[in-house]
This record gives sequence, structure tokens and C-alpha cells, in this order.
Amino acid sequence: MTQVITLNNVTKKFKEKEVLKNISLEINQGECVALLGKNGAGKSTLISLILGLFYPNEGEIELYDKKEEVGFLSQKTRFPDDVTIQEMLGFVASFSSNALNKEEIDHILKFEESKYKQLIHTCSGGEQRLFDMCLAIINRPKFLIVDEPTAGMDTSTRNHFWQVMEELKERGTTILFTTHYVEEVDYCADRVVLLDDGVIRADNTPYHLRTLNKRKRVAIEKETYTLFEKELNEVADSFKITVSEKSDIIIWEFKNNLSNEVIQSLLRIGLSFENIEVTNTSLLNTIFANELSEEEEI
Ligand SMILES: Nc1ncnc2c1ncn2[C@@H]1O[C@H](COP(=O)(O)OP(=O)(O)OP(=O)(O)O)[C@@H](O)[C@H]1O
Repeated sequence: MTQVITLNNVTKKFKEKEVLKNISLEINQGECVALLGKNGAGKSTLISLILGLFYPNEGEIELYDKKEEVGFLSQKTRFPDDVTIQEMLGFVASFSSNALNKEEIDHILKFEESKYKQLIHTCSGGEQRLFDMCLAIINRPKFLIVDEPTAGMDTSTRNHFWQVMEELKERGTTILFTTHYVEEVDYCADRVVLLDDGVIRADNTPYHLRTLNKRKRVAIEKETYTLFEKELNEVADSFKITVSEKSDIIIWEFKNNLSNEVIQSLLRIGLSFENIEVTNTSLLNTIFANELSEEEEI
């Protein structure tokens, strides 16, 4: 496979703080990689290193595409107050010999014709994000990096955005995107890289990460719980179940491998499946809920 970027044992510090610790990562041509992590995990710093905006303190980064073949959508964009959508599109397109044509731009933005004459800052949050995206891909980059692209988008704009990403992917664009939305990795990511406190905790397919259920969750209505309280507390104690309350339900959480025994105990006490709701807590949810301990393997 042809590599687009390679990071070898990269460490980045801001003063004494290690924000990225010994990161090694390869992205191959045509791959779509989701970089997932909580606030402050180091996602934007990693992107800045790839873009050459910061130097690493240790390690090497090799970008195989030319700089002008890389498109970048940053988390926040700023434009002068007195520039229209049309003017900015024309300005950015003027740097490329093969810029997107009007029809392609219309397909991305889905703006009415009159909107092009509007000042950029009068766009809604979602419209502005689509506009940012359009500028990022106006020169048809081979490698596209997008940092939290869907912030501020409503559901239909978000769906449209992911459709555009899918089309880019079908045309062979290599994509690296960051997101806080666990469900967004399902749209077009081939791989999910989980960054946690500056360390890569997982690098695998979305399917693989989703199926790694570390915990089971059982919700029981408080009214029902009260009827069987003594017996339920005994079961909870014997399996060391984490018990919490949320409005009118009691939630039990326990390791997946205890599922059969816990459910059988509930049925023995007299609860029926109609009284309980059983759900899986995925690995991704677990990590985002800050519940994964350092020792837990992925
Ligand atoms: N220029 C800088 N100087 C000092 N510290 C910085 C700088 N840039 C980032 N940091 C720190 O590095 C850590 C990682 O920040 P980064 O922006 O990479 O995280 P992130 O995963 O992108 O977070 P978010 O999801 O909130 O955007 C944070 O603690 C942040 O305060």
C-alpha cells in the first residue's frame, strides 16, 4: 500500500507538558481515518504536526504528498467582515489551476443563487461549515484533513456533509478527520484511531471497536426495583455491580462476562424481561465516559 503519511515515535511537548507521547501512525492512500478523542486528547496538535505547523520534540514525520495536494479544514475559520461568499470562493480558487467548477460548488453548498452575494459572516453556523469545507477541497486535494467538521450542523446538513465526504472517498481522496461524535465513525471511516491523553489507545476498524463490549447495562424501573429491593441488593453485592440512579430508573453496570449469571439471577428473583432493559456499553462509549482504566486492554 502507498503511504500518505508516516509518524514514527512522535512526542510533542508544550513547555513541560507532553501532549503527544510516542505516537506511531501510518495512513495509506485512499484510507479514511477517524481520529477520536476527548477534549484535550491531542487531536488538533497531531494535525498541526502533520501540517507542519509545529515541530515534534522527538520522532519523525514523513508526508509523501506535496503540500499543495493537502486540503485542510480547521476547527475554526475566520474571514474579513466585508467579503462575500462568491468573492472568497473566487479568491481561493484563483490559487489552483484545476479548481472545482460552479456546478461542483453548488453540489457541496446547496445554496440558493442569491446567497453567493451574501457576506460570509451572515451565514448560519452549519452553512459556514459547508462553506469552510468547500474552500478546503476547492483545489481537489489528494489528502484531506478535517478537524471537527460537523460542529454546528443540524442533522440534514450533517447527512449532506457525510455524503460529500463519501463522494471524495470514492474518488480516492485520503481523509483524516477528527470528531467527538462516536456515531460519526460509521459514516465513512475505514479505521478509527483513538487518542487518549496523548497516547494511541486503539487503531482498528469501527466494527471491531464497536463489538468490543466491555460492559453490559441493565435498567430497572424504580417502582419495580423497590418491590424486590432486598434480593436485588444481594445480587448487586455478590457480582460487585455498579449501581446508579437516573430519574425513574436504577442502572446496573457490570462486565460482559457476568451477563448470563446476572440475568439469570434477576429472572430467579421474579423480574421478567418486560421489567428490564439490557443494553451494551461499547468500548467507544466507555472511553468517552472516562471509565476506561489504564490497565484495560483494547
Ligand atoms: N499552542 C499551545 N500551547 C500550549 N498548550 C497547548 C497548545 N496547543 C494545545 N495545547 C494543549 O495541548 C493539549 C491538547 O490540545 P489539543 O487541542 O491538541 O486537543 P484536542 O484533542 O484537539 O481537543 P479538542 O477536542 O478540545 O479540540 C491541551 O491540554 C491543550 O491545552
